[in-house]
Amino acid sequence: MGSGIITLRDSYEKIDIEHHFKVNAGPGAGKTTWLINHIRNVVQHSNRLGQVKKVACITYTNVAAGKIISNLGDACEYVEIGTIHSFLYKHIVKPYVSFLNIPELAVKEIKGHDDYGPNKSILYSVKEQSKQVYLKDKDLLEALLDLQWKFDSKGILQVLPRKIFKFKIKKETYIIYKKICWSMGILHHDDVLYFSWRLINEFPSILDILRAKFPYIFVDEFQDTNPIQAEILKKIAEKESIVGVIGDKAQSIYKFQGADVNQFINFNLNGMKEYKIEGNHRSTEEIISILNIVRNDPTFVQYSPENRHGCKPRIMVGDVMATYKRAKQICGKQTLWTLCYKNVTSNCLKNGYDVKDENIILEDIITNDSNPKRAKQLYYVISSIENARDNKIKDALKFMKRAMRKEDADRTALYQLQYFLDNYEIIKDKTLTEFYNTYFDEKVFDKSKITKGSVKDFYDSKKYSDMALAVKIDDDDCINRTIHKAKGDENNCVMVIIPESDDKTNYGLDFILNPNIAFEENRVYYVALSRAREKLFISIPKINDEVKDRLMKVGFEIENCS
Ligand SMILES: Nc1ncnc2c1ncn2[C@@H]1O[C@H](COP(=O)(O)OP(=O)(O)OP(=O)(O)O)[C@@H](O)[C@H]1O
Repeated sequence: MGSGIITLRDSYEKIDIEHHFKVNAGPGAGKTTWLINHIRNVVQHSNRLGQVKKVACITYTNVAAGKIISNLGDACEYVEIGTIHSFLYKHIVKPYVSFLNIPELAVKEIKGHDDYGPNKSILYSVKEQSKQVYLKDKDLLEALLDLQWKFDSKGILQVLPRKIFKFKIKKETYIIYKKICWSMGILHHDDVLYFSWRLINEFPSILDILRAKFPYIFVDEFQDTNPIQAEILKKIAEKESIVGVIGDKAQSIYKFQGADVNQFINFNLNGMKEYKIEGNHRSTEEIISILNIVRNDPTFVQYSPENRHGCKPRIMVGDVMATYKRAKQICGKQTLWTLCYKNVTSNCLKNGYDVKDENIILEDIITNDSNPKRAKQLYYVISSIENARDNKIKDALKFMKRAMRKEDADRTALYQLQYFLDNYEIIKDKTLTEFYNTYFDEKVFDKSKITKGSVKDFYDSKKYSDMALAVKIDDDDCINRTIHKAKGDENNCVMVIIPESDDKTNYGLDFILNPNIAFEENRVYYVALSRAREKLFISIPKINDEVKDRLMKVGFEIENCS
């Protein structure tokens, strides 16, 4: 690495295209803009690109990939853009996974990678094969949904849950579960990293082919990379290919999914140059001043290079719907985004419901129904309907076909989906028992009616609309999103929703009143606040006079909306 960090004047400054690089800058500094300009520069000046030799641009989400594509113009022809998982799956796992000769892996059955949750019959097989029939389904499911591949102290990948649980599960359970999934052709997203790592280590010529195809590999939002991804990139960068990474350590918010900010901080390659960009082109001075407070780093203070000014950020006190209504009124014709921590809250806002039980999860269906087929039918049909309502038709059809257990029945799936959507206003108020027994067509679904017992009690106690709130939408780009899904994006008007807190010293606003960016929760709110260009609102249920005073002193206006 060079001796020091070079400051780039702005996102238009060009750098030598034939060295590895790391760019570090705060929110709105123009990192993604700089990356787009850099790709254009590479496409224009490199003599190493052609029909089959491209720039690989790795983004964190498909939404981010779409935005870069739309900004690249003609340069797109020489660029392949996608998430790290889609890239590794396409170029390493799909073509070569059979080389590994894993007897349990049904290579021909693999149809991509997914975040499949185990059904009841898989849970049963795992318990039986690991000789732990006494395990509670709920506990086992929780552990299996939390699995991640990690390097052990010898550098070997092991699959283990991220969290430590109160209940005990034998270590070998997890690989047993993986092998059961693999035998059905099921690959989880994380398996893509595991197989890629094994393949490039056991068959290094795969790396040569990859380098020949991609002379340049750039990764945006690298602060949320995980150790396996970072190690794979280091291997690729050993020769021929130029690797560049871009990020901001204060915007690392995916630790719960195994991301490790130290991968970015300590990332180093032979001959790598390090750059930074100062300033924030996105937000007004009033918003940037709040961001500087939350970041609380005297060595890192942002400003608006254009000296843009606007209204003061506003704390809106009251219940979520009341604050949302009032903020929308203030924004007039401008669209207001809401950003919140929990998926259920953002779904409540999308549907115009009062924010309720935030701990509801769709997997409750799997653990409460003794009939795994019926549980999956309900799970997938609800997912399908809610994805369709969010205009994610491809995913909606995928889930409907899974519910029907017919992967090639597109027309029937579409017909079913249409039927559910046409009846949505009625369905949404039904209990899950009524929904399943009355609205599932038995000619399409191999159906076993819900009749009695604890299963019926459970389904009777849940309305369709309760469960719909727990559906997670991939690539969510709507106006009511979780903060995690808004990463990298921006909007003129943003309202950040803070859940009720009993702490009367800060009411959940500790990230402003006692700022410490070392805490992940504070970084999540930092990302949320920094999405706003002009108008920033924070919705909070309650507040006292002392906290009000402190907030006004740091630059907020306060409005009571109840
Ligand atoms: N040099 C510039 N002059 C004016 N506007 C710019 C410049 N660079 C970027 N912008 C604008 O500033 C906004 C933020 O840019 P960009 O999304 O590239 O920042 P970023 O550093 O990737 O942000 P974040 O990390 O917060 O997602 C965008 O609206 C972009 O068009």
